[in-house]
Amino acid sequence: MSAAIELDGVGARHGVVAVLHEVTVSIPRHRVTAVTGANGSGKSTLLGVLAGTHPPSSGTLRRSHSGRPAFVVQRSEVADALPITVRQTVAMGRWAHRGAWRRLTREDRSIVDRCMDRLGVADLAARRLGALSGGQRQRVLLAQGLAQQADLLLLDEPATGLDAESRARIAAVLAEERDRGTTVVHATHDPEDAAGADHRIVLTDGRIATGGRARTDSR
Ligand SMILES: Nc1ncnc2c1ncn2[C@@H]1O[C@H](COP(=O)(O)OP(=O)(O)OP(=O)(O)O)[C@@H](O)[C@H]1O
Repeated sequence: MSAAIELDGVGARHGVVAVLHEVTVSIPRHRVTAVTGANGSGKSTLLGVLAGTHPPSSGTLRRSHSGRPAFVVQRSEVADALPITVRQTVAMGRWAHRGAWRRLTREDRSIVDRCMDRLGVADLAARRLGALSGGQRQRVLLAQGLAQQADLLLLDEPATGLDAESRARIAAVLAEERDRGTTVVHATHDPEDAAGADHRIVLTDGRIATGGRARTDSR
């Protein structure tokens, strides 16, 4: 199985604090990988490194995917007061293809509609993002990530705090993306979500768990 991204001895810091230490791991292409670990173990930081938004402080990273990854952050990082609708939020996922503020093509609009449908938020299309429940907003952000149609989809706890039906829907959508040839990496606290992934990475205090190199686990 070829790797979408290979990390070798990667470290990362937040300011003076070292958060990831000597992380050596492969992210398999066209698979769903779950990143698990306790609060503060470095899951979000690792996703930022994979996304290219958080530069490593040491080590090397090799990528085989093309284009920019889609990175869906935790909903708490998105301002409540953004004066945009659900449809506009999902449509921003097309900016990578069209540029900001350009008119969307018919194809873009149909991708946006399809992504809203897949996440069950089409009924909310005209609502303000800031007027949604946390769980609804989380699904809208995932729809925006899908609309990017990236080779690599990175998600920071996409199902945390959602009800069982929404969690099942998200797991199904991630599997569909994988089947279309997307490499998916998601951080999760939920053992069931992690068990459903093709491949797991366990972080403990910023290291791959149990102190070994690349102690990961695939089905
Ligand atoms: N902006 C920041 N500035 C300083 N330290 C930070 C910053 N962001 C995270 N950290 C620290 O880095 C460590 C790893 O944080 P990270 O958010 O990557 O963990 P996590 O596993 O995603 O946690 P959680 O499960 O709580 O989301 C923590 O000790 C955290 O306090």
